Order: sequence, then structure tokens, then C-alpha cells
Amino acid sequence: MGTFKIEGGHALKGSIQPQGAKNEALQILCAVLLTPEAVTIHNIPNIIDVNKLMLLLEHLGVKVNKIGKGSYTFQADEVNLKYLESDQFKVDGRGLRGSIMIVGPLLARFGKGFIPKPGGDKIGRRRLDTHFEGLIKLGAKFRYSKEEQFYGVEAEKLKGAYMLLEEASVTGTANILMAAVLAEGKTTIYNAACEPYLQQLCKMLNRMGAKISGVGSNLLVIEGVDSLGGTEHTMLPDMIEIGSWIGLAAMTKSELTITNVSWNDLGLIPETFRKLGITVEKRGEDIFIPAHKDGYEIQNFIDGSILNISDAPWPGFTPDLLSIILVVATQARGSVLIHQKMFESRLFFVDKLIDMGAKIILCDPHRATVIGHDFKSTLKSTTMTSPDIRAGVSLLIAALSAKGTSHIQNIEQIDRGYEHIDDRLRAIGAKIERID
Ligand SMILES: CC(=O)N[C@H]1[C@@H](OP(=O)(O)OP(=O)(O)OC[C@H]2O[C@@H](n3ccc(=O)[nH]c3=O)[C@H](O)[C@@H]2O)O[C@H](CO)[C@@H](O)[C@@H]1O
Ligand SMILES: C=C(OP(=O)(O)O)C(=O)O
Repeated sequence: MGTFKIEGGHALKGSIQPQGAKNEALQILCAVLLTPEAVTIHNIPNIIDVNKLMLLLEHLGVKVNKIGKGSYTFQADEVNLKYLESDQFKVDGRGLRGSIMIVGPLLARFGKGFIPKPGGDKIGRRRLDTHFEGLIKLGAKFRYSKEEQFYGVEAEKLKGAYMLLEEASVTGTANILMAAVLAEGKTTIYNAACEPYLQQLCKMLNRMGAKISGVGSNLLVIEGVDSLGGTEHTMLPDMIEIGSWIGLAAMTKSELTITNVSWNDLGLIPETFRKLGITVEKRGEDIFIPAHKDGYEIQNFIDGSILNISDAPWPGFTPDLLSIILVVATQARGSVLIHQKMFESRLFFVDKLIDMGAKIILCDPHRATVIGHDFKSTLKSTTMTSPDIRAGVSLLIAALSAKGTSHIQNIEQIDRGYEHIDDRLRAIGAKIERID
């Protein structure tokens, strides 16, 4: 388990370029299984989760060639389906959440898709019903081994169908979509997730020859085709990283420019930070955050009642940034209620912030009230363990704002989604070291 040693209390300054999006990369990499032709992908982040998925694809027989920094070609012309029955696959498949999205493409192209219960953050029950209910609607036979926690779907031929998803699952929509593009006839997916990364996947599949309409809405209509060809694709900047840097700048009173953020794909993210009183300035495609020397003040609702920030499926506010919002609120002027609706175990990390001196009341597993210090009292440095990726970065931001030296353990959680975070933060003046 690696550890970051952080000396807090220093303002940062400069500009930072967000990496390619982790959660887009996981969808896009799975889509290379849909064609025997070469697919070229750019702006792939060098992070643990993506590297694990690329290794899994290689074990599956996909030819992976690096052609530049963050750019690779993939060719799935000799896929080794025997690997799906190997012990190695059980290890690889469990290593991350995104591996679940190989199932749809494998089923569509080869008639069978298997996956052990995938990994990812332990932030609540993360059921896969939406994925498999959708694939069953397309004609797949489903089986599940409870002992091995191993899922399987098989079908000689998939047939298009109408489906109303029980929940707008992000990876579920991607999985069903990637199966439907090669099914016979028309598939309609209602209550589809529609976040920018899914839009990117739809656009990529259409360039490969798929016929998807309704892109960007929650009603996707797919006319199945017989085969798909190669394409070239570039990943969007990671919006969760962008939100993390906005929070970091505010809480450390730093002037930061976040470059090339693709503003149109940020949804409610800039506005939500503004509700905490943070100045988020649009400068072309960059975000400029001035140093908040006099702090930042949380807005109330119009009727004067206390602000509530909660998550919702896109175009609602992403659950992956609520932990960051929460930590930033600990130094704001005013109070806010944070309501994490989608995951039930994602707020427990507030205990560590309370240890550092933050004023937080955990009302129940989903809700926390934060009473900001307005920088009248700084957080105390401490030693803590990163429980999940976003809580880990929130603790990192807390440590950079705290007085003294903190240690964050289990930093693999952070490395699974943030590329060389220590090097990039050092480049803007952070005192952070990786010590083992
Ligand atoms: C690899 C990847 O891409 N991971 C992301 C993906 O996970 P993932 O695709 O696993 O998440 P889902 O969208 O399936 O669901 C997330 C959670 O929200 C609940 N839910 C979902 C939709 C809904 O309408 N109602 C509802 O309650 C689900 O039960 C689950 O607890 O999307 C999540 C939601 O944006 C993000 O947190 C994860 O970072
Ligand atoms: C929850 C997340 O990731 P995963 O779905 O991979 O666990 C996240 O990126 O915040």
C-alpha cells in the first residue's frame, strides 16, 4: 500500500491540463471488441483502472500497440474466447468496475459473454440487474453462479427489442447499447443514461457503422447492422478531475487555470461550485479560478433556506463529485446539506474530516450537514487511509489545505483514476511526496 506525505498550508499557482476521462476510456476500450478492424484511440489516461482493462483485452487476444503518449491502436481480429474460462480471467475481471462492459460486445460478436463480479469502489450495493435484464430482452440466456459470483450470457442471435430500463445505469446502458448495435432489427432503450461519455460512445459506434439515433437523450433507437469497422476516437477531458481541481484551488486559496475543459460537456459542474461561492470563470475553453483570499460564501435557496446539493443521473449533478463538494464546503462561509442519493456508503469518510477538525454532522448514510469554518480555523494534519477514489482525493485536498504534514495511505485508490497526481500537483507548487 503506497502512501502520500503532504505538507499542507501552501497556496498553489499555475495551470493544469485534465487527463482523458477515466469512465469514458473504460467504455471506449470495451467497444474495440465489436470489430476485427483496427481502432485508434487518443487521450487515454495512464491510470491503474485503464491499464488493467488494456491488459485484460491483451489477455483476450486483442493486439494493443502504443503509437504515442496516450494513443494506441487496438485490433480484435483474433479473440481468444478460451481465456474467458481461465483463472486468470477471474483475477483480471474482478480488478475493476469497467470490465463489466466487455460482456455486451462479446455477446453481440461471439454469442457469449462472461464476467466475474466486477470490482470498483466499495461505495454501496452496485447491482448489475439493469445490464442483464437488458441483454435478456435482446434474447440472451442468463446464468449466475452464486458460489463463484460469476455471470454469463449466451445467444446464437440477438434480436432488437423495446426496453424501459429500471434505472438509468451508466455502464448498464453502455453494455446494452454495445450488444444492440449488432442485434437483428430495431432496439429502443428508454430511460437510457445520457452523460457525455455515453454520447461519445454512441458517436464512436456510429462512426464504426452503427445506426444509433437519440444520442444525448434518454431514448436511444438502434437499428442493428451486420458488422462494424474500424475508427479513430479521442477521449474527452475527465470532468471529475476538472471538478477536483476547482475544489482544490478554492480550498487552498490558489489561482489555477484548468486548460481545455470542453465546457459544453460539464453540465451542472461549474454552477454547483458557484453555489458554494466559488468563482469559476470561463476563459475560452479554460476555467480560471482566482485565489479566494477572502474565502467563499455558500448561497441559500431563493426563499432563504439552507442549500442542498444532491446527485442525480445526468444531466443531474454527478455523484462522483459530491465528496469533493463536501470537503470544499468545510472551509466555506455558511452551511450546506449534502445528499448522496445514489450510493449508500460513500459519505462515511467524513469521520476522517471530523478528526481533522471539520464541522460535519452525518445525519444518516446518505446525508451530511457541513458547517463551514470560513478559514477561521484550519484543518489539522493527520494520517488517514483512502477508502475510495473520490474520498481519497477529497482527503488529499483537505491535507493540502491543512497546517502541518499529513499522510494518506492506500493511494492505489487514487492512482486508479488520477494520472501521476503527485507529479502534476508538484508542478503547481504542492508539497507532496510518494513515500512507498
Ligand atoms: C466505471 C464507471 O463508469 N463508473 C461510474 C458509473 O458506475 P455504474 O455504471 O456502476 O453506476 P450506475 O449508473 O449503474 O449506478 C450508480 C448507482 O446509482 C443508482 N442509480 C442509478 C441510476 C438511477 O436512475 N437511479 C439510481 O438509484 C444505482 O442503483 C447505483 O447504486 O456511473 C456511476 C454513476 O454516475 C458513477 O458513480 C461511476 O463512477
Ligand atoms: C465510483 C467510481 O469509479 P468505479 O465505478 O470504477 O468504482 C468513480 O470513478 O468515482
